[in-house]
Parts: sequence; C-alpha cells; structure tokens
Amino acid sequence: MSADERVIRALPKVVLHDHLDGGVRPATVLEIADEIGHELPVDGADRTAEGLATWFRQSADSGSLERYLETFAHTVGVMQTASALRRVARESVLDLARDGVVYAESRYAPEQHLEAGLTLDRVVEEVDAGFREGEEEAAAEGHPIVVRGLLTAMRHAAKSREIAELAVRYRDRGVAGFDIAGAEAGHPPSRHLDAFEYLRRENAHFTIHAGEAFGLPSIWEALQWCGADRLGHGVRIVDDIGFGGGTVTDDPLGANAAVLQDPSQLRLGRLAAYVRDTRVPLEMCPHSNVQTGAAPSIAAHPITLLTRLRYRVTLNTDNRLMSDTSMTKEMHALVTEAGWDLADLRWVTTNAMKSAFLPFDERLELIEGTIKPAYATAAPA
Ligand SMILES: O=c1[nH]cnc2c1ncn2[C@H]1C[C@H](O)[C@@H](CO)O1
Ligand SMILES: [Zn+2]
Repeated sequence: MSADERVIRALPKVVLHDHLDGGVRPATVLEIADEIGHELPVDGADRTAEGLATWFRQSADSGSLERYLETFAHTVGVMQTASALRRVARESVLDLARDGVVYAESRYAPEQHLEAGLTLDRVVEEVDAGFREGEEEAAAEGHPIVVRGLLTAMRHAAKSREIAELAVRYRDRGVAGFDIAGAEAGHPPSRHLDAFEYLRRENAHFTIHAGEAFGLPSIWEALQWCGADRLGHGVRIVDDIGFGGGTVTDDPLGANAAVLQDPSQLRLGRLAAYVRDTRVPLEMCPHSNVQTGAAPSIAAHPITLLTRLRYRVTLNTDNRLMSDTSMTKEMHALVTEAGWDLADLRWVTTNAMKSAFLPFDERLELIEGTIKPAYATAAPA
C-alpha cells in the first residue's frame, strides 16, 4: 500500500451502494460451499480463496451487466441459512469498518435467500443480527461504524410490493429503505409502480438502479414516474449533456478537460438539468461500471465530469468481491487516474452522508462530529 493509500484508508468514508451478496469474503464462500455441498466454478489448484477471488473478478469483467450478474449465483447460493446470512453480514461490516467506512447502507434481495426454507422476515432478522454483531466488534477494534440495510426487489421478478411492505415493516429495526436491481434492459422501473406508490404513501425512502446498462428513459422513469429519492449509478445521465457536436458520452476525456477551462461548453438537456437542480443523489460505482462496460475507464468515467459540474455525486463500491474493490481503492483510483484531490474526496463523502436514508439529526452528527474534523486534519491525498 502506498503512502497515499494509507492516508486514504484512514479517512472516514460513506458508502450508500454496496451489495451484501457482492461483498462476501472468498474464503467464506469456499467454507460454506464445502459445508452445504454447493458446487463452485473452480477446482483443482484454483479451489482456494485466491483462485475464487480471481474467478469472480475475471468473470465479472465481461463488459456485460447480464454476465456480471451471473456470478452472483455463487454468493447467493451460499447465503441460504440463518447462520450463513448472519456470518456474511457480520464479516461485511468488519471489512467496511477496517476500510474506514463510518456509515454504510448494505443492500440485498431477501427473495433470493429462501431456497432452504427461511421466510422473508427471518432473512431480514438474521442479516440485521449480523450487522449489529459486526458493529459491536468493529467498535471494539477502534473502527466505529453505523450500518443500515436496504431491501432490494429483483426487477425481473414480481415481488416488489411484498418486499416494499417488508422494508416498511422493518424500518425501525435496521432497514433504511428499498431498491430495485437486476438486469436493466427490458425491465423498466415503472413495472413496479405499485411498490413505489405504496412506499411514498408510507413516507419511506427508496433508490432505483437506473441509467447503468440502459440510458435516459430508465433514469426519467425512475425519477418522474416512480419518484426515486436517489439513483443507483445514473451514469448515463451524460447522454443528456451536450459537448461539441455530440454528447459527453462521445468524448468523455475531452469533456473533462473542457469543463475545467470553460464549463459553458457543456449544454445540459432538460433531464440532466432536472437531476442537478433538484440535487438527486447519484450513487456512482466506477470500477463496477468499467467492468460492465457502462464506462470506458476510470480516467474517462463520468463521475469526474459530474463532480466538476457539481451534481450530487456519491462514490460507492457496488460489489467488492466481483470488482475486487473497496472504498479506499475507489478513492485511490480517482486520485491517481482522474486527478482527484482530498477536497473531492471530502465532497463526495459529505454528499453521501447528506443523501443517506438516516434521520437528519444522525446524518448531521456524523458530518459534524466525524467527517469534517478528520478531513480538516488529513494530509493531502
Ligand atoms: O450493478 C448492478 N446492477 C444491477 N443489479 C445488480 C448490480 N449489482 C448487483 N446487482 C444485483 C445482483 C444481486 O444478487 C442483487 C441484490 O443485491 O442485486
Ligand atoms: Zn448495484
């Protein structure tokens, strides 16, 4: 780890978009698979934690969201029992806390964990118990962290209303909100309007994966039909930002350079302007987007341009296992490959804390009591 990386690791971080089933330790996948007889895609000399970690990263590196999502069969497959769910939740909190994360929203789809006979309620209770154990152990290690769950419904399935009701039922027991995820093309969020309308009537919070593998119509539906509080990814909003003879999407590096010299060279379309004007939080996940082909590289990832244009940008991991990443790695890559500095890191961290589905007073306490003082004394990244 370089000196810069050490400085970054010590900074307080906030992650709003981290999938529980996308951050399982490889050694844990291996151990539980052996216990329950789940068949893994590695064998022989590759049947080790390192071999499995490599398999996940390489298989996720295909340039397609659909193929990326196929790898989850081997994490979801080992997360079917009470003890496995509790263990994975606990370990994920410890891993985040050791990386300097002080507030995390961890999401998972309860409907995917029913194969061994658990009920939806039991799944949520076991995961929450794991989160609380993790919080206690992390605090004892000197890494205090606050963790909340987000319940995801899979967009190709028909359980969203049921999962929305589950999220409301557990809102005072560790669950902060709701999400929909899964393959985006062909599965518009407006199919789940019933769930979103129910959540709005209940004054509940939700985010929607939109504008990742599919473009502006998906973002527009998520905001204007469904009423999402935040966008998961939202990276394709740059399709609605004009630059030169086309859009930022055609020339992201040129647009990055241009915005530093003269931001008026960029023309915001109606939707891009709406997202900025109304401060819609964007849960951006650079490494995941490079893997699924939603962005060409870290240097050319729209997160830099959108930060310069002062969108409400947040930085996230998405899937630590599949992307072999962490908050420290995401931050470090932006510093070394996209010209970010400490002020940018503080900006996205504060943005994330402001956008969390946590009560206002608790958000404020973390910003004033933890985030601001630490960045004020940190050495430059
Ligand atoms: O980046 C993503 N886009 C859409 N769906 C995703 C992404 N990462 C994970 N998922 C899916 C696969 C998981 O099984 C599910 C719940 O965490 O969410
Ligand atoms: Zn995601």
